[in-house]
Amino acid sequence: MKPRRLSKFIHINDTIQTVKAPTSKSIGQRVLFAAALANTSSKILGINQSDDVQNILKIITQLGAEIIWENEQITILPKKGKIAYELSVGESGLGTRLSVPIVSHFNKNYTITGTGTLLNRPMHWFKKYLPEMGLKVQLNNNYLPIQVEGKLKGGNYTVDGNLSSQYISGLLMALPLCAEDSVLQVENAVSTPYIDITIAVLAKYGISIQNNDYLSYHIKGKQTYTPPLNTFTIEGDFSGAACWIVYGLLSKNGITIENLNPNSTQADIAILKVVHLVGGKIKWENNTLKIIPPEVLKPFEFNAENCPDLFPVLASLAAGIQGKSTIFGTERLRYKESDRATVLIEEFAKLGLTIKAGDNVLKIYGEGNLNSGQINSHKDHRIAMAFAIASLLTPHGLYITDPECVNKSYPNFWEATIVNLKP
Ligand SMILES: O=C(O)C1=C[C@@H](OP(=O)(O)O)[C@@H](O)[C@H](O)C1
Ligand SMILES: C=C(OP(=O)(O)O)C(=O)O
Repeated sequence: MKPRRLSKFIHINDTIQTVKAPTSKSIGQRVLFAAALANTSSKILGINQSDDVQNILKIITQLGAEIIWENEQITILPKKGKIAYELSVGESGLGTRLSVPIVSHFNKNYTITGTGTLLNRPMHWFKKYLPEMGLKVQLNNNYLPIQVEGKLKGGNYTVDGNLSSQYISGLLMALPLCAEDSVLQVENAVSTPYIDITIAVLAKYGISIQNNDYLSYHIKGKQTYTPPLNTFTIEGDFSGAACWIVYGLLSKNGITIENLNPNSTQADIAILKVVHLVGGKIKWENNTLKIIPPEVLKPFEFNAENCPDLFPVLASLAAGIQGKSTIFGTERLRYKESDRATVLIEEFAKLGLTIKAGDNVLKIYGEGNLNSGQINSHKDHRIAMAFAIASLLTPHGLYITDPECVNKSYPNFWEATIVNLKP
């Protein structure tokens, strides 16, 4: 078995005992923008080295913020330096959807571009809705780069929330800065826990949003971002930790995961429901989570519509369980870093696993183990990490292409695994 292109060989075994979850990139990106828009300086603990977070850090400095590092903590002084008009969000969907409405607050002509997989993700939503909000928008055939000119106006708007919650989060961050009050009606909202974390970060910065059951939001204009008096500490990331939670269920010995908040409102804490569905147990000790696997894992049915990032690693879990597991919410996966449902079907087929696609659903016919083989990650971090965990189920491990794609969310991921360098 020889790799065809730059690949990493991975064969996780069941000796990993304890890992530490990275901090949340979703919260990190939001708080960086909040700090850049604030009236005074902010202290933040837990900015991680992921590409998505580092690109926002770079953007806010390009928008004028000054960053002072003191060991693990940063101080952000808003609007100190120069303002640049061409910004790159790297591969971050959230970075795009937050930065477009936010920069419009500066009433200049901005170009926002990205790299890699982000250039395949459609952005026509901006063209549909931003013009009525006072902005001139130009896209490259519905894709990045986007040019945005003018100043966002508050008002009464109705938008579609079905493509991504990130557009709604962007407007919720930008509309409070407008002169006018706003009512934002959202049809078909998805990934709603991500809207909750936006509103929670805004609340910490003194911005108030009235959420009427995700159907509409009342937003007063002329609000001011006021940093919390204490350091804002970014909690551990359930999206990255989900890989280890699945590992703990599939390995004989379970696992201990540090740096997670048992009361988190992150979307991907929903994975703990799956732990129960398959017969596993959890034990919390402060911010440390222990996963205790059952003797025999039970097939599960789960709706991942509100927590789409769990999908790839839940497919790995289903592969390790004998019987049919069903995961709903594939529609949400098409425009992520890869077309995740299609990629999961194709790549797991290489390892002998049958997955059937239905209407917004994948049915996974797990056998408890997988063949070894070569996997194309499609440069998608969640696919690469899900297959790394799935390598536990193979006799001789897996080759995974473009392993560095994990840097998007979890740069230390490979270090946390046991990597056999020689097959
Ligand atoms: O707001 C966020 O931080 C995110 C929202 C989700 O996207 P969608 O709203 O497009 O599902 C999620 O998939 C993404 O990784 C992060
Ligand atoms: C989809 C993701 O992120 P984003 O949309 O922000 O690029 C992800 O992290 O899985």
